[in-house]
Amino acid sequence: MQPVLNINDVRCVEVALTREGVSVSELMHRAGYAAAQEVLELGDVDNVVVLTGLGNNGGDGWVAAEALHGRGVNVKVVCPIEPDGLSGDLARQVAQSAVRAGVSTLVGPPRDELESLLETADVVLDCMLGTGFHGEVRAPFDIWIECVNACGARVVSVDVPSGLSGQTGHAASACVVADMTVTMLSLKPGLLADDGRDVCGAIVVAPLAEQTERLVVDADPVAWRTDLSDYLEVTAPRSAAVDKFSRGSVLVVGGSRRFPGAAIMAARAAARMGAGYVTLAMPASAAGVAQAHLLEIPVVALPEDADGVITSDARDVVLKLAERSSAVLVGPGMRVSGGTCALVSALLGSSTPLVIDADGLNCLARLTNGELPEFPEVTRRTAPLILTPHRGELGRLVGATTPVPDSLVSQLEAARKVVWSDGGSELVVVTKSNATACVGVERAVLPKPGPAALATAGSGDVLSGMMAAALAMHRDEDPDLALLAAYVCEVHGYAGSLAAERVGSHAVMAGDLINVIGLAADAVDEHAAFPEGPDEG
Ligand SMILES: NC(=O)C1=CN([C@@H]2O[C@H](COP(=O)(O)OP(=O)(O)OC[C@H]3O[C@@H](n4cnc5c(N)ncnc54)[C@H](OP(=O)(O)O)[C@@H]3O)[C@@H](O)[C@H]2O)[C@@H](O)CC1
Ligand SMILES: Nc1ncnc2c1ncn2[C@@H]1O[C@H](COP(=O)(O)OP(=O)(O)O)[C@@H](O)[C@H]1O
Ligand SMILES: [K+]
Repeated sequence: MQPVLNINDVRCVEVALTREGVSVSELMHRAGYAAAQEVLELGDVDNVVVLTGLGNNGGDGWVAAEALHGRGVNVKVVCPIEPDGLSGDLARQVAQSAVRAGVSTLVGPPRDELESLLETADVVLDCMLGTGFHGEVRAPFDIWIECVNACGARVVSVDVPSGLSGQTGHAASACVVADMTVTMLSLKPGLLADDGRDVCGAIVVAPLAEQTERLVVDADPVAWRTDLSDYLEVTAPRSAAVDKFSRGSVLVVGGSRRFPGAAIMAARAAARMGAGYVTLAMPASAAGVAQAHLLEIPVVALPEDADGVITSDARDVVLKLAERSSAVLVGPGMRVSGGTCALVSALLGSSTPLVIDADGLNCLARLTNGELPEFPEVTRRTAPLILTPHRGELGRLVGATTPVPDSLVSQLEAARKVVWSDGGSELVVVTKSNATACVGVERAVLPKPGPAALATAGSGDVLSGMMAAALAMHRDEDPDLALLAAYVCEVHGYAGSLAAERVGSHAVMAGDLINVIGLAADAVDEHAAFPEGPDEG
């Protein structure tokens, strides 16, 4: 796994490195060389334009320019002011050094001159704004960024694409769209989420010093990005000595007369993920519809109210079914009522591994008055519990008065409030978004996100069914829950890619995901076992 550090903690690592004898000047030189090296490795690089800003990100650019010039590349540095006028000592010194070495410069060019120069470039190195960027992009960088994005050259950004917040992942109205980002010391959350996913291109981490790995871990990473090989310990157990029950049985509780589909999809997804036996429990008036769709999955009719919503009278039958199951999912399509809240509460009190999704989470928010972190006793249990909120549900769980978490870091913060108040290793919050995090008390794990095709109604119901199946299949193994949840998200993401290949990237519906879950799981398992591909020899 690769550590992800908040920007402030990256700065702490920089300070720690200087305490261990690696000066900031040395770091800037190594950063510049690392960027130059990545540019050279792209191949066919004769002409490079380096766009520099006024801070240390610009300093990295001047070092890279001098290094590329030393390797015989035709380099031109574009800077907003004369190099001698840079106010930061370090940036000024490296700029002056590059000029002395013969690197040619272009100071404050008008737009058309910059456009003509960029037309000659094989690669543009973007060193305008790094982690010191804040607010909206000011002139001249707003114009420069427009020109970079319009030119045909390959674009390499140093540390972060200029205009992107490396912390939140929000892009300013002007933001470089890079083909590659060479980021210093460690991954940053904003590179992996929201606009960061669109503008970073391939991400390369330059550690800059041998002490970095240790110091980054000491700096308490906000999350860990998985590599496929990390999943080896949670891929599906493979033994022929099984029957349908020992493969894991799942009970899905949900649906309503108005919304029967969500629970049906979750049940099908659980079966496709590999649970040997799935049961669906639904309000009586929806059960007939469900059974007509589900030949392999028995549907149990539950008592309902006049609106076709499960009532609290269902409690005993649901608890009995739960006791016989390896894992339970509650919530999809269920609606929020006194009856469904009572059901969620009863299932929390049971000793069966549990996934709570959708309206199950809204019931939980109602049970805890939107203050889940203040009621750790509600979620504290001996069996695993996975909550799968999207941003809206997460906001409702941690307090209706706070705004909905709108970035990966704010989601992580909200989820941490929940898991830390609980304090146990049996609770994981999966914060679903374009960059989902699986947050446990020990660490937050970031699976590789799937494609935007997943942003379709019902895709979350599919995920929660898969999640319950994974819990059921691993119930005897005491798996690392956050890693298991991340594995499921990775398979879900891969299913999104497969489905997009089959039906087109804009056409994927949740049902398409269900059909390829098995193929996606096989592919992820294979990649986990053979990250470099199977040995042909
Ligand atoms: N961490 C490390 O270990 C290492 C870090 N290194 C490098 O240092 C970089 C951080 O450097 P940094 O702190 O000097 O900030 P940087 O990104 O150059 O920006 C500051 C300049 O931008 C300006 N500016 C800000 N907002 C703006 C706006 N909206 N529109 C326009 N301008 C704006 C701001 O102006 P001000 O707001 O102060 O007026 C100031 O002039 C980091 O990303 C990495 O590349 C490596 O060298 C070595 C190892
Ligand atoms: N832009 C995106 N890129 C990748 N995955 C996404 C994106 N948008 C949504 N997803 C994923 O799709 C699923 C949507 O779940 P959810 O919001 O609960 O949908 P629904 O309630 O319609 O089932 C989540 O797994 C989420 O991580
Ligand atoms: K940059």
